[in-house]
Amino acid sequence: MVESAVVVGTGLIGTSIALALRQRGVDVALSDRDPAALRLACDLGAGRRLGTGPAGPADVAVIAVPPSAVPAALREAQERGLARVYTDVASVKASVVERAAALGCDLAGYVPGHPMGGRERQGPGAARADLFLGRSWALCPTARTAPEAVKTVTVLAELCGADPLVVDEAAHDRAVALVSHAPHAVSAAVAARLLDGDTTALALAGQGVRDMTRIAGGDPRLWREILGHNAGPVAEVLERVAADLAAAAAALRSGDPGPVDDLLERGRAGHARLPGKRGAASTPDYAVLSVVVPDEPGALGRLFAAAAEAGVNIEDVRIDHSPGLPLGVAQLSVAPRVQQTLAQALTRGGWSVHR
Ligand SMILES: NC(=O)C1=CN([C@@H]2O[C@H](COP(=O)(O)OP(=O)(O)OC[C@H]3O[C@@H](n4cnc5c(N)ncnc54)[C@H](O)[C@@H]3O)[C@@H](O)[C@H]2O)C=CC1
Ligand SMILES: O=C(O)C(=O)Cc1ccc(O)cc1
Repeated sequence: MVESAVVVGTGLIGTSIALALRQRGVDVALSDRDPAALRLACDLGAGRRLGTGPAGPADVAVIAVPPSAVPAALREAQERGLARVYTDVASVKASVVERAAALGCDLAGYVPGHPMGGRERQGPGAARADLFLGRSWALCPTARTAPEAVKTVTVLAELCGADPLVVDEAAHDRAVALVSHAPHAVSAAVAARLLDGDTTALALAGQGVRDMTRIAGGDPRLWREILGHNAGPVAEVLERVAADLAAAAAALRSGDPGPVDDLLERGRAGHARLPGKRGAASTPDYAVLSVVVPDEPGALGRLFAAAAEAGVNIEDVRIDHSPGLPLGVAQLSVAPRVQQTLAQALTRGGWSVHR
């Protein structure tokens, strides 16, 4: 049912969708107003330029541009007749749908969507075909959306390895305020405090603060839009977080352990409610080897060369490095079946390897 697709906006999300579709044999045509983003997406094998190859409407067009650009891009795509069915990926839904309707977009063939996979990096260079594996993908059909269109976008989400979830747009916006947008603002607030830290404080930073502030590294222009388009629901969550923090701070000042205990217990219980296991089960199950790497030119090159010599493909790499320390830790993600081979080869080569 989805054999051809158009992706408008070849940034992180558009290119990741395109790569996933290409892996499933879908013909993908790409467009972006930024020629460099389009060229890189094509070079990565995400598809062909729109306007080359087979003509005629595709089965589906994905509008993968910033939220405020979606309504106009959707209308233009519909006017050009790029596809039979249209969807978008914007992180907010109600305001986007409202403006699309006001612009006169055809709502029958439009399924507002939002894949819940992402990264704190932008652009096609950060795209990954597996970005949506095991993730939810919200579909927010309006009263005017044709059921056939919903079926098509359901297939699109499944081709990307995601779990489609139909939810109305207001409920979607409230939900993502809680699980994505307010957490982003809180992460930014914690990260902003790091500007107060001296080099000693920053040298003591461990994995906890890195986990907590990872998403604060996202593009402020995009996040300004997302928070602004979902202002009411996000403000409501932030007010509750602020109240919890104010109560905890007051209790710490007065020496009353009750409110702090209460916050920590509720925090633990809230975290346990996240359906992490379901997602984890269907995301690629890579084994991770931690390798101590000296902070010197060429060290990483030697490590990758040693892996290549052992015939092992590194699926992902993450490097943790505390400023001021002469060492870092490279976390190498590899297929579980080659974990042992790589660990032995690196150990033989004198690397300090930890599982
Ligand atoms: N970054 C993330 O983790 C996630 C983002 N989203 C949503 O995905 C959408 C795209 O975000 P990213 O891919 O992260 O941003 P990005 O900045 O990586 O890519 C956006 C691309 O859209 C292009 N663009 C902008 N206006 C355009 C227009 N009118 N016509 C054609 N191309 C246009 C830009 O040149 C850029 O290449 C946003 O609506 C965002 O809310 C959804 C899930 C996760
Ligand atoms: O970086 C992450 O872990 C995310 O979960 C990113 C993300 C950002 C924006 C969205 O609308 C959806 C997901």
